[in-house]
Amino acid sequence: MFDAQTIKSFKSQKTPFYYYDLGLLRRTLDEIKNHGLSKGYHVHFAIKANFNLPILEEVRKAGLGIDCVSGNEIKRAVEAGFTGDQLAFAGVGKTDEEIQVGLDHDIFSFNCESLQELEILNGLAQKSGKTANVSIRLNPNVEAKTHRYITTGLNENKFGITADRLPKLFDMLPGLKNISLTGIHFHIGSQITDLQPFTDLCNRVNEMQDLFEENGVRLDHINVGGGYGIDYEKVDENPIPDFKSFFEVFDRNLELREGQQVHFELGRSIVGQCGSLISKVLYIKEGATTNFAVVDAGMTELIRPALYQANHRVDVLTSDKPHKTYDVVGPICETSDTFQKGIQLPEIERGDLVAIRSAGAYGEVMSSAYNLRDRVKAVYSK
Ligand SMILES: Cc1ncc(COP(=O)(O)O)c(C=O)c1O
Ligand SMILES: N[C@@H](CCCC[NH3+])C(=O)O
Repeated sequence: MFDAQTIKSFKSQKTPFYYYDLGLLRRTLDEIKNHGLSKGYHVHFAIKANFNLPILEEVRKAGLGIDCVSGNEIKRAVEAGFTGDQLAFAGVGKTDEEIQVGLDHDIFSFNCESLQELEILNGLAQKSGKTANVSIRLNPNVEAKTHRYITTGLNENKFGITADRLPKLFDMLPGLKNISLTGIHFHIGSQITDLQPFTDLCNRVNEMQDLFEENGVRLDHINVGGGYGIDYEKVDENPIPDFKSFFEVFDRNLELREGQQVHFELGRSIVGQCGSLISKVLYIKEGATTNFAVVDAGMTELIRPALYQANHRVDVLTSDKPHKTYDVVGPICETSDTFQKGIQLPEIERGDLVAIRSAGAYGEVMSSAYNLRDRVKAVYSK
């Protein structure tokens, strides 16, 4: 939780706002350095999880690269001081203009998601007089055991190419003169807390690697994506994911070739726990079946509960009275604008502050102007 000084500083800020604990972010990055980078693994931060410059500055200083999913994300990464050789670019719907941004910055890898995209990229690279480095994203049909909206590696999902397309890929490759196929890419989903799906993924990677070699393609790198989850229930007890166990799955299970690089694209596990959405209680309303605490943040600032039934802890920062039961809801005209239902909290009144925790990833970046709301602000610790 937050110390008294920090809570005091919150009182002078206009709510709602995102608060980022950069100290926790640095400690999280240190764990990645100790257990991942130190083994020679390459880790990219999935900028889609949080694109704020002070966050990117810490990520850059720690020696990570960036995984992008739009031309604007590439531009933001460059603005934050990253160079093209540190950038990968995934996404099923890259526009020609976005591909051109990647080509202009000579990015490390286009993570291509379809055979048609390969042809388009080849044509654009030819026009620019360049050879594009490509990792082909493969859909491994691995069950990630997470919410179905954030599962990406099943054949029914739109991401990557399925194994039955590979003969066509191998036929096409010799004709794609402006493409260098340097790697294979996977990403099976997000908020994965059970390590078994990552073991299953490694087994698929090994099979795919054999298949590519049988077809004369030697791979310089394997990109296993991101997806490692965080503890939304116990953020204070468990602020940093167990990266040691995570990376060990890959140490144990990947069958690497001499000199081959392994790349990761982690988003939530890096930045999730360091962010909280701080909000003020506007009204306490006694309903027929419950008490509603209406706060000034809503699904416009944090959409995850409405979108995925996600559980974000709500902590009261300015009351230690005996507990009462509340539904904590936002001001937006949608029933799904609810952060928590039927939770026990210290009795609160108008003006009290609450922190909606574990909101550093896919929080501020997914905010919207629905109901013509003001854009939410960010505040950073030292
Ligand atoms: C291609 C790709 N890589 C990496 C990530 C980052 O995922 P996570 O934040 O779960 O680590 C995502 C998002 O799920 C993604 O789509
Ligand atoms: N936006 C999602 C995760 C999807 C990540 C991108 N593939 C979340 O809030 O959990």
